[in-house]
Amino acid sequence: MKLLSAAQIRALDQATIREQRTTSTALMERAAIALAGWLYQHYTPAEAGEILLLCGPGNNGGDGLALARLLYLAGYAVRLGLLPAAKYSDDYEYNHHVLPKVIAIQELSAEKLPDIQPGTLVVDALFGTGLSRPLDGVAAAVVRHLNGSHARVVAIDLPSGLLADAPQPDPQAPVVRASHTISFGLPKLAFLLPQNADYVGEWHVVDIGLSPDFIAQADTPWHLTRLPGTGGFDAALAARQPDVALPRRGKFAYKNTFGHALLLAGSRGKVGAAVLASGACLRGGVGLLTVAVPGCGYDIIQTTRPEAMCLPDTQADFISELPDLKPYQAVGIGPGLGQEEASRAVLEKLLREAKVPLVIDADALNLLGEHRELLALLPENTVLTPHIGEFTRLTEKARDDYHRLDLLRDFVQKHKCIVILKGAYTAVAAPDGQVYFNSTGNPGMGTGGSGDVLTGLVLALRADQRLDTVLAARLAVLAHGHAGDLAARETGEAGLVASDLVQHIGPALAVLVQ
Ligand SMILES: NC(=O)C1=CN([C@@H]2O[C@H](COP(=O)(O)OP(=O)(O)OC[C@H]3O[C@@H](n4cnc5c(N)ncnc54)[C@H](O)[C@@H]3O)[C@@H](O)[C@H]2O)[C@@H](O)CC1
Ligand SMILES: [K+]
Repeated sequence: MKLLSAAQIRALDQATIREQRTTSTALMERAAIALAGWLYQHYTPAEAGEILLLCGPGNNGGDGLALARLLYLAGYAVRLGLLPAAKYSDDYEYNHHVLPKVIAIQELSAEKLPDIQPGTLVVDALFGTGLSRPLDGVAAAVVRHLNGSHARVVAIDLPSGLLADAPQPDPQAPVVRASHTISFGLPKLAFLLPQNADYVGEWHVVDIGLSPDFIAQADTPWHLTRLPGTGGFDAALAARQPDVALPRRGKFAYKNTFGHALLLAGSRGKVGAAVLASGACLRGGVGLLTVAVPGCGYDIIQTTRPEAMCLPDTQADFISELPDLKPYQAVGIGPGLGQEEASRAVLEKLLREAKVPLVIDADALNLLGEHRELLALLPENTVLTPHIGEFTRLTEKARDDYHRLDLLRDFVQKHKCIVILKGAYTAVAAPDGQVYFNSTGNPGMGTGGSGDVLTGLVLALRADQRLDTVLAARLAVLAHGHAGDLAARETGEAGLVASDLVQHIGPALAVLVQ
């Protein structure tokens, strides 16, 4: 699914109005009905108590006014706090006009801020995608007051003060800290970035029938990859047209179709990384797997992974030799590798000699970071799987999350590679600069070995002769997160360990088969 900029969202609203021969007032009513539906589901009138709706002068405020009317008619107690302005939008004016007269209205001012007791349910309808400058004056005073109040805050479309698709121009200006943000039609890029997590809270998308044709044609580098059938608002559509799918295995497919992968992993004390990555590769459906480990890892791999072949290095403690690459359709390197000079030389030789897809992770990334001249040797379509720290070592320290996305897109375009930047919404960046955020996974996956599992899974799907690189990377990331979600149902988040991920890869991939 695509993520659009604020300008594109405005154009989307206009296109929807044109195509559907409707009016902006009617579209606002749809938005208010969808919001009210969400609120009815989440709070009974008793649980909600008296709801305070804070409304700005534009259409976000108009949504708030329309919502106040619907909530009132449905039996909720509501009151309004309205920001004074020189000019109000037409649909704001209309919805102000049709408000039931019994709803209490307070005009907001810096001297007369609304009463907000701890626990009050507040709807933030101050500003949405039309925000054009940082909050100041009365709006800033109201938001500071709200943030200090311990209220339960539901933000309409965007937490007020936050931009949909760009960093805050003034970091000192306040932004509403919402518990929930309810976005229309599509999520926003801002929701996926760690720096905005405290403002956005949990985000939800409600369907208001925005033009599917406009969305299909919109040009954007930002995408979100969902599991088939999930995503809430267009679950039925997502089930019929999944964001990604793993092709069914043909009846006459045999192990060559799924490829023979080589994994170079492990060093003394870190052979577990090789065990985890090879387990994930096998569960990821690879045809054949050979694991190259230091001598000390031979018995371990042979015992824990009887399905894999094992090539022990002549060195006991680290990898010092590159096996003959001819038999393999994909090669992975890095988990638990260590950073010995001999292992660096193996990495360099691999980069020079490989004619098949590569997957580079962990210590191999750190070696690349320390010897950046090696980046020039990266074969096209190599997959790198850094977390933020490793990515910083490959590039530079980012000013903020948006700058990091710029660095990410520059990096993949320059090196013609795929980067899987690991985090809460892991981003898969393709050589053409497209970025696919992932929607699965949970904080329990922040545990040692989780990355090794991802590497093994990416390697398996890269060896699969039916998949292109970007699809393989997106599928691997989606299935890895889903495996984590399935595992956490049994173990809880804290109890989740990387081996649990391996155990759940099979069922997680099965969901993606079409
Ligand atoms: N256009 C449509 O058809 C729809 C719009 N919707 C709502 O409309 C919102 C966008 O509405 P608008 O484009 O009117 O924009 P907003 O309501 O987000 O805000 C724009 C208004 O605020 C003023 N403003 C901007 N920044 C300010 C600041 N820092 N301090 C004080 N005033 C400031 C602008 O001059 C303008 O009057 C969406 O977020 C969504 O909530 C929904 O009703 C769905 C349909
Ligand atoms: K808002």
